[in-house]
Amino acid sequence: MTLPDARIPVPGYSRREISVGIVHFGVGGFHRAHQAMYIDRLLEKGLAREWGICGVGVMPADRRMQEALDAQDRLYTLILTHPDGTWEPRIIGSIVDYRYAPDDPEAVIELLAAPTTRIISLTVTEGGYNIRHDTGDFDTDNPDIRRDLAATGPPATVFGLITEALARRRARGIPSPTLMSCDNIEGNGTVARRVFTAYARLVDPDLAQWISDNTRFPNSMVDRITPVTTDEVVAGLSERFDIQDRWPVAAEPFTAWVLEDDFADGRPPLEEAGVQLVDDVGPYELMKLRLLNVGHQGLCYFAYLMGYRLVHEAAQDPLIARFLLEYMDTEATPTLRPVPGIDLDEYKHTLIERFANPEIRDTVARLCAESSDRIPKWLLPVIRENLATGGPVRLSAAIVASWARYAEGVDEHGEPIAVVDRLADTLVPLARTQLTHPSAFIENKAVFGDLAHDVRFVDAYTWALNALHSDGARATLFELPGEPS
Ligand SMILES: NC(=O)c1ccc[n+]([C@@H]2O[C@H](COP(=O)([O-])OP(=O)(O)OC[C@H]3O[C@@H](n4cnc5c(N)ncnc54)[C@H](O)[C@@H]3O)[C@@H](O)[C@H]2O)c1
Ligand SMILES: O=P(O)(O)OC[C@@H](O)[C@@H](O)[C@H](O)[C@H](O)CO
Repeated sequence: MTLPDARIPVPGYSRREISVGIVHFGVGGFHRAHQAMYIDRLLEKGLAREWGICGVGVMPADRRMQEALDAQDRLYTLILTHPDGTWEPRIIGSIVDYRYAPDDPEAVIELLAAPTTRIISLTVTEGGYNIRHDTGDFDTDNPDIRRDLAATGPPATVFGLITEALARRRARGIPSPTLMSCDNIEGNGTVARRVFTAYARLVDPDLAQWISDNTRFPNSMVDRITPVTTDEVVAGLSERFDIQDRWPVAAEPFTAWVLEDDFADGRPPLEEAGVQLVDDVGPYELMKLRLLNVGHQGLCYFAYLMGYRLVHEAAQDPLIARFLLEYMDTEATPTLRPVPGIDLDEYKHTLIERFANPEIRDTVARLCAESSDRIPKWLLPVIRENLATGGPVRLSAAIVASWARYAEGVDEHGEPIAVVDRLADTLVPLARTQLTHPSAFIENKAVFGDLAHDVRFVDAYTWALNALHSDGARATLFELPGEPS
């Protein structure tokens, strides 16, 4: 990385004096735009010097992150991209170390077991929690998990690595750290507690009990739209600011982190960096997941089928914006709880503005990826709640139908769609049978449970799917809001 010119803020603190207190799994775009930025803010204020971050990668793709960060002393540029075209870069210094776990799993376990590591945090995506959608249980059929449980070699998954470290801490009388999930999952801390204790139970029930008694798993709501870094961002940074950065990250200016104040062995003074520490994150999480994240899913399949490839262009389409606001008002909002300090109407309109920010250049493809991890965790709970209370499901069912239509893998012009989903081999063939068997997709119990047995849902879903097939995405959106025709 070349040193930036004097206009660019760089760490004003001495990074050599920062020790690792947080070990983070899943150093991707979001972690670098969010948690690492908050810690950097604290360090800049002269605080949290024992809370530096060591990133850990366990997936093959993380090798590239290790190489990029190692080549530039783990510094990188965070660029906030404002709607007026202004880019606001800052060099972030809070990641002081990075380990690619397959290179030396033992060293990673010892780092996790060290008394100085007091928080282990995660942004390992929704799929990283290894949950079966049909039962909600920890998925012991996953071959990686089976391999770690068989213990024929060193652990390779987050579950194997962290559990072994917790076992060593217990044996050595070292307090448990906090396991802090920052993924977009409802009750992310509660879910993390469930899956990590489920894994530990399979290894050693006494250890599972120790984890259950000692480890804290705070829930959180995390928010900052962070697209995948493109070559244009790398080149733009070089042209505008003369910074050569192998892997910068660009994100929207908006950021939020609401965090349950429940830590096992201390925490950085995050409130000094703008984090909202609360007793109950639930209302904030529901608001964000059911409005923003479902909003993204409500946008992406229709948008793709209509020919949009960039999120801001789709969000500027009045038909799409109307559909999203209508879904938020009539189907999502009734399932929310009062959110202290938030004006929900304003929040919803701000969301449309955030989606429409032309400088984010988020891709529709990013939002369409791994739908089978997202729809069951974010949208299906809204549908089930509305079915149980007699609430409307027409627009939610249309979002599911738009996913099913997208999963056919062919767009409205007959062009192929690359469906990126770990269940693609199951879902694409199923979707392709739905012209003759309209409920084929939602009969997949592993994803939808018994939803295909609910007549009200199936009617709404079938209407939308038929409309998508016969009239196309734009005409379906035109027809949708309001009462069924
Ligand atoms: N990008 C955003 O706008 C955003 C905003 C809020 C929250 N988040 C949360 O952060 C997560 C990551 O988003 P991102 O944009 O950083 O994605 P990314 O693809 O840039 O990074 C994901 C990281 O998770 C790792 N990972 C994936 N599956 C894993 C597994 N099974 N075990 C261990 N590591 C695994 C990847 O190797 C990578 O390091 C999201 O899934 C979401 O839950 C993202
Ligand atoms: O990253 P995911 O898979 O959880 O979800 C895709 C997007 O909805 C998400 O990344 C949002 O951009 C983010 O949650 C905004 O805070």
